[in-house]
Amino acid sequence: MRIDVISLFPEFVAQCAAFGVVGRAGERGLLSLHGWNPRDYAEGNYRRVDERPFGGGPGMVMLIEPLRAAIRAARAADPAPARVVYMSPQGVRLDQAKVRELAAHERLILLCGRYEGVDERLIQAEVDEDVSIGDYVLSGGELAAAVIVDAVARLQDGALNDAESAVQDSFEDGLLDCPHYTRPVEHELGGVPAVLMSGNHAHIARWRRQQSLGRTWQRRPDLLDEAGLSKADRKLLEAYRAELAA
Ligand SMILES: NC(=O)c1ccc(NCc2ccccc2N2CCOCC2)nc1
Repeated sequence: MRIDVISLFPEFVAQCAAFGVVGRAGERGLLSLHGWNPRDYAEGNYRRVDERPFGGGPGMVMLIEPLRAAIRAARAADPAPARVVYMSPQGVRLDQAKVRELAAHERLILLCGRYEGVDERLIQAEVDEDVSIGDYVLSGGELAAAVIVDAVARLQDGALNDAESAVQDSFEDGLLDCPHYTRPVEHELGGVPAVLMSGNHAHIARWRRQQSLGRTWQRRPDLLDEAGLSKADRKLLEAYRAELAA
């Protein structure tokens, strides 16, 4: 998968992709990341990339032409068609389903706005979809782009080893994760649930599932509805709630 990032700070996103699983995906050739700075395509001796907004008001708006030239350069760098995604608070909310959808493209071009955003005509002409990583305001789209790079990199075939993909799957089953413990067994902060020391893998799997169900019910009941619970799941959750009520 190839990702091109259009940003006034392209090294920002490159750095986020230099570590861990994402860095390894890059080394394995599973993901290639390229940055394009609109300032390199800005005309005039001030190389302007922004201008005051028509209609007045605070802040500046990013100009059409430097962005358009940077997007064109990114498109031209590889023959494969690219999906252009604008990182914006007005976008469709990113979730794992959307991550999977984005990860299926051969190429993504991520457009990162700064200032107050981008001239609407550029968005209408070049952007395929707006994506938001959540309902909050950031100083630029770069952090949102880095989130997408990380999430889609993990889904590239070969990016994760067996343990890592098991963890990924546990999050993708639509429930919150169960609690985790490691040594020491006894600690001033407390002990470890006995079932985890029992060596009974069926009991351990059941306890972990019950914890995931219980925590999801407590913290994110909205996720429960679409998690598609089995009858066994419902029984486990009932027992969890009964234990809490006791
Ligand atoms: N939730 C998100 O995915 C998200 C994404 C980007 C982003 N900021 C860049 C930006 C992009 C587009 C429009 C405005 C802006 N902003 C520029 C700075 O001022 C605020 C508005 N913020 C949050």
